[in-house]
This record gives sequence, structure tokens and C-alpha cells, in this order.
Amino acid sequence: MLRVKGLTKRIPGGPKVLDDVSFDAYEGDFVAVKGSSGSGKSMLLKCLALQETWTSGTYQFNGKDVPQGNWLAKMKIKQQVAYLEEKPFLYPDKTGLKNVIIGSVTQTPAWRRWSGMMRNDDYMGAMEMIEKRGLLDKAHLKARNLSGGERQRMAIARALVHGAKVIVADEPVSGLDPHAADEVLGELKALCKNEGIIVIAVLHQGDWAERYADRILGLNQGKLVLDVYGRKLTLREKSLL
Ligand SMILES: Nc1ncnc2c1ncn2[C@@H]1O[C@H](COP(=O)(O)OP(=O)(O)OP(=O)(O)O)[C@@H](O)[C@H]1O
Repeated sequence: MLRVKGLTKRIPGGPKVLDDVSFDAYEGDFVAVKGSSGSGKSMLLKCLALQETWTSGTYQFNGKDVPQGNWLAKMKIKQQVAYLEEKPFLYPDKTGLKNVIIGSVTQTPAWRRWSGMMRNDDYMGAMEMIEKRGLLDKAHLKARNLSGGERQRMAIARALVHGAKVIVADEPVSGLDPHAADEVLGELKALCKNEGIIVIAVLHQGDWAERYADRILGLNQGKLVLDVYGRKLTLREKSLL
């Protein structure tokens, strides 16, 4: 479970880009975040994935305060709260499999990525995760040759192999064709439903949020102005974003 209370981020010498944001998310929740450009969507996700610090407020994960200072404690949270970018970085000359085993910059310690060590159980675990994503025939393809949707799904496999219990995804389907977008969001939805993963995704464009999320959070100028469960947004609600 993830609990955010009064989360506020002020840019030094500048404005508040997150202003007193509070919400909870539970195992299996698919939460979409909507809001116009500059409303703080990416900043919220970066704070949750410990890619950014916050100024005040509390953030708890599984009942414990998430620290901002302690490196080791932060590393443990980063393993469990994976950050999925719009265009996830994969080492282009390494295979999908190798990328999954090595892990991402945000989730895996540098020594693990640099050593590139591959134990037998790493290999088996990664292959199983890739197979579950329907990407077995792509496992040995260099990452540069994967399509946008395949890269996203490979990045999801990578996050899970390295212990993700929460996936925060910033515009994960932006730039994908509708079929590839459906595959990526279908995959994330299945992870919520079948494995209790929490997904928090910025899905501002189109009706992806309404189609896939159980809940929609709306941000406007850093404030949480909407928290809607299990239904489409009304016209009035849309006008708040
Ligand atoms: N490091 C920074 N220094 C100054 N301002 C920042 C910094 N990071 C973010 N901001 C500002 O914080 C606000 C929120 O940014 P954020 O990237 O979260 O917006 P967003 O809702 O994701 O927008 P978009 O949909 O355009 O990506 C913006 O006004 C942005 O300019």
C-alpha cells in the first residue's frame, strides 16, 4: 500500500509544483493521473519513484515512511517502485534479455549494472518474465531493433525481474500506435489484476485512462482536484483539468 499525505514540492525560489497532494493506492489498483501541461503529473510520479525530493508532506510505502536521505533505504524503495519513462532507456546494442537482467538505471544499483553478471537463476527468471509478456521471440534481439511497444513491455519485464511491486509510468503509450498502446496498457492492467501490482500512470491523452484505470486522479497547478473511481469523467470534471 502506498499513502501520500500533503505532498508538496516547491522549486527553490520558485512556485509550488505539487501542493498538498494526498491519496492512497492499494494492491491491484490501476491509477491514472490526468492534468494539463505543467500541472505536476511528472513531478508527482518522480517523487513517488524517488527521482525527485519533496519539500513537505509524507509518503508511506507498506506502512513505513519513505525516507529522503538514507541511501540504502531509498535503494530498497526504488527496487519496489519502478519508474517507467515515456521512452524507457534500453542499452541499444544489448539484447532484450540482457537488458532485463542488467536492470534499469533508476531501479538497479550501478555495481549490478556494470558487472553485467548473469547467474543461471537470473537467466531463468528473466526468460520467464519475458515469456509471460509474450516476447520470447524477441528476447535475443538487440534492443535497437525492438518496436516502441516491445521496448515498453521489455521495460515492464525488467522492472518486475528487479522486484517492482509498484510501477509508476509517465505517458507509457504516448507515441505508440493504438494496437501497441492497447498491448502495453493491457499488460499493465493484467499485472494489477493477477499479481496485485499497483500501477500509477500518467495517461492524459485520449480516453486511455477511462478505458484502463480503476481510478483517475486529476491535477491542476499542482493541486489534486479530482479523485474519481470506476467511471468516466463528466464534462464538468474534464473542465477542471
Ligand atoms: N527542476 C525544475 N525547476 C523548475 N521548474 C520545474 C522543475 N521541474 C518541473 N518544473 C515545473 O514544474 C511544473 C510541473 O512540471 P511537470 O513536468 O510535473 O508537468 P506535467 O504535468 O508532467 O507537464 P507535461 O504534461 O507538459 O509533461 C512545470 O511548470 C515545470 O516547469
